Amino acid sequence: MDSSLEFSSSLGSVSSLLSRCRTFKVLVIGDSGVGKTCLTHRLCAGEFPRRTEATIGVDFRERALEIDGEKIKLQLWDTAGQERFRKSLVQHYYRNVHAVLFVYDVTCPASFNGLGAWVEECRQNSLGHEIPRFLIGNKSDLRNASSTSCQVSQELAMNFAKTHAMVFFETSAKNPLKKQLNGRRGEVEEMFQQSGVEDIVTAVGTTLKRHKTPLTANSPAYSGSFKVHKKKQQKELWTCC
Ligand SMILES: Nc1nc2c(ncn2[C@@H]2O[C@H](COP(=O)(O)OP(=O)(O)OP(=O)(O)O)[C@@H](O)[C@H]2O)c(=O)[nH]1
Repeated sequence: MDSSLEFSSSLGSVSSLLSRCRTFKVLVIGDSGVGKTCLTHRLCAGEFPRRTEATIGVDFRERALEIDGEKIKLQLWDTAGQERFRKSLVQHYYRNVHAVLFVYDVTCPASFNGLGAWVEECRQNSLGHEIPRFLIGNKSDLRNASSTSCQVSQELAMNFAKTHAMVFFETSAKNPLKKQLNGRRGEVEEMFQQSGVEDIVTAVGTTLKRHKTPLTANSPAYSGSFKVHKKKQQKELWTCC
C-alpha cells in the first residue's frame, strides 16, 4: 500500500502528565459505516455530527467522567472500518488497550456477521480475555417493525455477546432517546430495549475504574490522530439487504 504515516499528536501532553486523572484507552472497532465516528462523537461531545467522512487511520476523542467520586478519562480510539485505511496501524490500535467497543449496525446484518472477524483481529493482536468488551448495536432509530428480516434481532446479538463475554447495548448515535413504539390496536408497546449513550459511558467507566493499570506518564496518553496518507474519500453509500 503506497501510504505513509503521520502521527500528529501531543504525546503525554503537559495537562495529562500533571493531571491525576486516570486515563483509559478504549478501542472502537467494527465495519465501515456502522457509525463508530458518530457514536464516539455522541459519547464525547454529546451531539450527532452533521456530516462524516470515512475515518482514515484513527481519530481520538476524550470523555471525562466521575465514578463514585473519582474522575477518570476515557480516550476513545475511533478506528477506520475500511481495511485500506487501517492496515498499517493495527498494531498501534491494540497497544495498551483497556477496553474494546465492538460496533455493528442493527439494520445491516452483514455488519453483525462481520463481528467474528473483529474478534479474530483482537485474538491475533493478543488481546487478553481480561480486557472488558462491549457489543453495541447502533442505529436503533432506523429499526422498522414491519421489515424485521433486514435487521439484527436483539436475541441474536445477546447470544453473541454472551458467547464472547461482552456486555451488550443497543442504541442510536443519532437519536439516543427515541423509543420505537408499536401502536397497533391502540396499544403502545415497546418493541425493543434501547440504551442511552450515557448508559454505555457509565458501564465502560465503572468497569474500567476497577482496572489496575491505566495509562500513566510511562504509557503516555495520545491526543491528535494517526493518518494513513490517502486521498480522503466521501463516505461510500452502503446498503444492506
Ligand atoms: N440513522 C442513523 N444514522 C447513523 C447513526 N450513526 C451513524 N449514522 C450514519 O451512518 C453513516 C456512517 O457513520 P460513521 O460514523 O461515519 O461510520 P463509521 O463506522 O465511523 O465508518 P468508517 O469511518 O468508514 O469506519 C453516516 O451517514 C452517519 O450519519 C445512527 O445512530 N442513526
